[in-house]
Amino acid sequence: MIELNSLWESVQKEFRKTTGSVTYNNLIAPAKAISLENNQLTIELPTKSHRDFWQNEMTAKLKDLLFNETLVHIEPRYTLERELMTPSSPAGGIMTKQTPLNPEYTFEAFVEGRSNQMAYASAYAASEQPGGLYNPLLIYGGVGLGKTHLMQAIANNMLRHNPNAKIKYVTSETFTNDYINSIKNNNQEQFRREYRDLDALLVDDVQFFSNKEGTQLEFFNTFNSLHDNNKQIVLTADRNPKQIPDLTDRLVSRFVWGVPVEITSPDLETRTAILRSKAEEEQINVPNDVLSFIASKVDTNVRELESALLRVRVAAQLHHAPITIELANETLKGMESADEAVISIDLIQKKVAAYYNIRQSDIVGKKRVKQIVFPRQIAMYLARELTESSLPKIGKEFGGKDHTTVLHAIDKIEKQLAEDDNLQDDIRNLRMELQP
Ligand SMILES: Nc1ncnc2c1ncn2[C@@H]1O[C@H](COP(=O)(O)OP(=O)(O)OP(=O)(O)O)[C@@H](O)[C@H]1O
Repeated sequence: MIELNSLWESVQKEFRKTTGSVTYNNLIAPAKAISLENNQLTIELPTKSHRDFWQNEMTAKLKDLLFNETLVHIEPRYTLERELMTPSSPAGGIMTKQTPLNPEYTFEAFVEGRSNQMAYASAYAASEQPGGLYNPLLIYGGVGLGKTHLMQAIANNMLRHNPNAKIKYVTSETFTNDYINSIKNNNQEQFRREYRDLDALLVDDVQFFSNKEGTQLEFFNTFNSLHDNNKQIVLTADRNPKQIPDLTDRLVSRFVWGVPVEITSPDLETRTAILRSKAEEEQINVPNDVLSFIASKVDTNVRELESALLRVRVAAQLHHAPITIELANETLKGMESADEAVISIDLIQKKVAAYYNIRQSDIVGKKRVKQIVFPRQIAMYLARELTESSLPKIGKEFGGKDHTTVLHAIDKIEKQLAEDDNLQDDIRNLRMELQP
């Protein structure tokens, strides 16, 4: 009998060896094998572009690989996540396996710019002198800006200096699940050994500790034990820990003990440099004007930037056409109108902050001065208008505010809109930026 998980693991491993990291991370790794029945392997993919890519570029190679692994002819079938509608698996159950580090996440592969200079320098220093001045190191900022990359670069560099270093990389959700399971299975001793007998502990997305009191206490103790022994702790969060709701003060104070460093969205120059580095890494020849064009089109985050470059590349391959500005324009237009191109609250906050020349952290913060309160209310109003989010969800995304605060903001903007022409212009401009 063929075991699906190990078969898929071998297939992915083989692809990893033979493809560049951008293609692998963005187009191959997201594919999940979900069933193998009657010699038909069903593979779930997140978007239509992924499906096109797999259908056109991967099928022949995949069939060969499957045959080599099993000596049976297996037909792949591709399906989109939405088509399947499978419920996500419940948290808990077995102890989570250690998430492997991505060897491509190195300092060399990270492009420095104004938006990430501090974070880069601190991460590098922490990796050269673990447990030293930069301990704990907390990197915070919006989605897809390179926090995980830098965090894992620390681990990869530490391992380069000391291949026996004991390093654990987990998300805060994995930590939570492991902790809950250790209680259920009565093996807290083992849990503590696994999380404390380390040279470095890396925890991604600590904002998800919000609201989980028991886990916060356990993490507090884990943190102290590691820190007391000068072991390196690296954390990432999507915002300044002071703005994470329902996080105990003592944990917040630990998180900002060392050096909290922020990563912001890269400027045009850095975005172009990132694209150039990705294209070189992938060994694809993309003219400079096309790189600048893509960088000017995608100003949200680096993940989107990578995916835009890939779309252009895949389009060129599918149409056997050279990579030109016209092709990029066509391809990225499709991207904007695709149904997965939804407006996020994060994007609204960024655009509103830029429009009023304030920081996104002010929009989600607590300051009560007029220059900040007003844009914050506008951002809440737009979040309600342009996303499907509920009032409590909007409140949460704005630094954990109550839903009545959101309601009040929306009311206020609606009333003012009825009589204020300038505000009407501002809202129209912002809408155009968000829905070009
Ligand atoms: N400055 C950079 N240079 C090169 N690649 C980068 C840079 N910033 C981000 N990336 C790439 O962008 C992608 C997204 O980065 P990463 O996953 O580290 O973001 P993140 O901030 O952890 O996002 P999230 O909050 O969603 O987890 C990765 O493939 C990463 O390698």
